[in-house]
Amino acid sequence: MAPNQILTAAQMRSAEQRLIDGGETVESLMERAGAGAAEWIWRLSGGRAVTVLCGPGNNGGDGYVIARVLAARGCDVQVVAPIAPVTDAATTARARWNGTPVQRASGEVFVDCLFGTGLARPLSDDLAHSLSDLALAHETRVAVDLPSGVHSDTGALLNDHLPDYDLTLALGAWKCAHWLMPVSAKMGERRLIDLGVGEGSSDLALAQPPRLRGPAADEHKYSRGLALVIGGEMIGAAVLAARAAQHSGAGYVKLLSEHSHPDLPADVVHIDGDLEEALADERLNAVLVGPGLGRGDLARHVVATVLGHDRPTVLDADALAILSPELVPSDPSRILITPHAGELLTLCKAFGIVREGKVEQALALAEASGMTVLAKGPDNVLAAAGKATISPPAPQWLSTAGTGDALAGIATSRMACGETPSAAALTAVTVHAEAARLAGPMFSASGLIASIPEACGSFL
Ligand SMILES: NC(=O)C1=CN([C@@H]2O[C@H](COP(=O)(O)OP(=O)(O)OC[C@H]3O[C@@H](n4cnc5c(N)ncnc54)[C@H](O)[C@@H]3O)[C@@H](O)[C@H]2O)[C@@H](O)CC1
Ligand SMILES: Nc1ncnc2c1ncn2[C@@H]1O[C@H](COP(=O)(O)OP(=O)(O)O)[C@@H](O)[C@H]1O
Ligand SMILES: [K+]
Repeated sequence: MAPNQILTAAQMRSAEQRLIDGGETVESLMERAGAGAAEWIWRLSGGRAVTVLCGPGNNGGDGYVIARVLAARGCDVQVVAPIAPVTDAATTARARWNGTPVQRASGEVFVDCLFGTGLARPLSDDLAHSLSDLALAHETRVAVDLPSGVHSDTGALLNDHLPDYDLTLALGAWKCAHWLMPVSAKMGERRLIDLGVGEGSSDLALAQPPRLRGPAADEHKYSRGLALVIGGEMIGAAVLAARAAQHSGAGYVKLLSEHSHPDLPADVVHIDGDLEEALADERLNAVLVGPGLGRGDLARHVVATVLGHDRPTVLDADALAILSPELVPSDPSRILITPHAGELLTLCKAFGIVREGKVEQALALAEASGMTVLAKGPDNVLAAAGKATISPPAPQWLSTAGTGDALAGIATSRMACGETPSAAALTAVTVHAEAARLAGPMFSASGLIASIPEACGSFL
């Protein structure tokens, strides 16, 4: 199994076909999927009654296998089947279940096997009502493969008022919807059931935690990495970024700004000099520009000047409102851009990109600009050179002002330490999420930054 790959519905069908070409049958795969799901549901149910909602396709077929396996273990199981099976495998699974569906059921554990990756259009009103009524009538809800009513490739909700689940059991491989908003917020816990699907031709993967290394015995402040954060009209944002950078591995962080700030710690070196001169420092390993920069002529000049030098660079916030195809340097591969959803839309317009879905947009922007794109938010999509990575969800307490500045500071620090833009972005997202967990609820950006050293410690 390749547990990190994320497949589209079409890639999943090809993977299934490869297994069938290798001697499996749809029925044998369905048995494995149903038995694997039943094992989880058995443990979760703890002897409670189970209701399985079965649809017409193979997701429904999985449901009949689950019902049969649970019943054989002595579980009290009922099946609701608003549409009869239409595939051979689902018809066989229903016959082997050998029971009679009921019209309605209420009880303890609800298992959604209405639709999986084959859902082609929104649920009809009748089916949507059956689904939400049954879900509401049960204490615990499990989705098999995917919650019904969602788009497997984009994570979009195709119907209003779809239920939330406690557990989602992905079959064979992760699908995009397991990790993309808004669907990912409905999944509850996620578990992957192995069906023997090998490595496919997927360009999409689930991010893995980074491994950080501490300084070598002979390291000094410059060899650990010198980062430059460029301030602008709102100096507070750059101060947050510089403080975050300082706690993320770089040996030396400088803040270039004509303004001072009362919260600037003594260990961030404040310089009030010439930008060209600061950029000309040969020891400089990475630059951040954008947080609090402003969007006027001076800001444009600053962004153009930074991009005119060949330093590894992070562009965030206001710099993203300024960025356009004309400003892209000849070697854009050293640049990381970190747009939130609004900035991603602005950039797509600026670069003439017309695509649906965050993954597609991030990939297209990376291709058009040649830069590494971290499309951040409740789901984080990293795209570079035709490949994309989605990070597991971070605490929603991050939805507070200044946390993006901190993220940009962490990424800049990691690039100053020598990581590539992609590696730095993945490290930054993971450390940021861990710092948020450690900071607990209701933190501000400063509280988040205070937790960064301990968060980094988790990955050393
Ligand atoms: N890919 C694999 O390797 C395996 C897949 N299995 C299961 O098979 C599922 C995919 O099966 P299917 O392709 O049959 O897809 P589904 O079970 O998701 O349903 C597709 C069927 O529903 C119909 N349909 C689509 N949208 C509809 C709507 N809005 N209203 C009414 N009918 C609609 C389609 O015409 C088709 O007949 C997976 O999610 C998984 O649960 C497992 O059984 C075994 C292994
Ligand atoms: N609901 C959420 N769940 C998890 N992370 C979130 C959520 N909302 C925002 N974030 C994260 O918080 C940060 C916010 O960045 P941004 O919008 O640029 O804020 P700011 O510009 O105020 O610093 C990003 O890293 C984003 O991924
Ligand atoms: K389902």
